[in-house]
Amino acid sequence: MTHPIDPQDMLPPDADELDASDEPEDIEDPDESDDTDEPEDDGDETAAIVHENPHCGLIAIVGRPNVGKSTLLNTLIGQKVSITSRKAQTTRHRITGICTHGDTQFVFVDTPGFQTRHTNRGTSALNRNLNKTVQSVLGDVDVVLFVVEAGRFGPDDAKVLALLPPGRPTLLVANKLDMVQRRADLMPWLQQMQARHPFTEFVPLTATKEEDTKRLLNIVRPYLPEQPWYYDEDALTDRSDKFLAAELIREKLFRLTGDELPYTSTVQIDKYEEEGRLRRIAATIIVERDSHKGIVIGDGGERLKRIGTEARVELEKLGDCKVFLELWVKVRSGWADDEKRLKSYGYE
Ligand SMILES: Nc1nc2c(ncn2[C@@H]2O[C@H](COP(=O)(O)OP(=O)(O)OP(=O)(O)O)[C@@H](O)[C@H]2O)c(=O)[nH]1
Repeated sequence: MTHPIDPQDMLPPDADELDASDEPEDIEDPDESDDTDEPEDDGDETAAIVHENPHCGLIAIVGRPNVGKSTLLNTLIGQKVSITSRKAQTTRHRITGICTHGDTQFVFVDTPGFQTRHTNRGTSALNRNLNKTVQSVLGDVDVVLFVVEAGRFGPDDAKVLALLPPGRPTLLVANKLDMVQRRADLMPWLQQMQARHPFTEFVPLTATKEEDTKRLLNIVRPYLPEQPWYYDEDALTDRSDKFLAAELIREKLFRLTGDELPYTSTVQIDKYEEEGRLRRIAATIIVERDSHKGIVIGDGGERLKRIGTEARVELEKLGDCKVFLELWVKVRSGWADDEKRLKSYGYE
């Protein structure tokens, strides 16, 4: 499947041309390919459900913190399954997002940002754990999406690139294309990127644009093996509702505390009960220091209240249900260095 990239062919149109010319091709359904005599749309929906040669495969999304991996996954899946934040290092779990189009099921594995910051904590259990996760995720995928910011490549990107297994199809996804004004600026950068690694494809895109992510699926599709789907057609993630609830609260926590709170803070779900269309959820925000607890609670409990309200509203929207959310804050100093505790919080 490897073929050389011609930079001339691969460069995107200039920013001002993008809206008009960046129309995605529809995901093709092989059951409707040209070599059949089937009419293009016979209105028979059941015909699309039976796939003689289903394709399914694992796709890893890797890249340094903050390049937009979670944003990309969320747009691909069309629902929030991975938290996004301006704060680096917010993705810590291995999250699987699933989407099925035509005869193909795309199973996305969102890996944590490779730990290149916080070097004073470089030997902590948390960091060791994250790097192991990256390596193990890459060991069993069919395609790797190496995400960078278009036009940029720094030492943090280089460290992630060095982890990529040789011989595995790797697509260079140049994200945040909306920030690039002139395509000519990308040309020398792309040539340098090709010299760094034998990328099989170059996909410039804006992760927040659905049409761009559909185009990405079309490019990924030929790399996935012919095999039965792993999940149901309508599955979005293999993560539990409980896990998604923790992720959502964590997202609100980081969004509403800005740079004040260290990335080691986390959320644990203590209770998750379903009563018809009602969910009773109790969660604890775990921080490392008393001062961090004060940051989370805010003046007169104002900030904690807001985290709770925003998380509740989004949980209700996500689950189409009513939610009672209780939020607590606890200090457990040094938890990021304690391997056993990490396991109890699910960082395996
Ligand atoms: N302008 C622009 N911003 C983007 C794009 N994609 C992501 N972002 C922003 O970049 C920031 C980081 O995005 P994330 O999706 O959280 O990045 P990540 O790579 O998952 O980060 P970690 O969890 O730290 O590994 C957020 O503020 C996003 O809104 C894009 O295509 N264009």
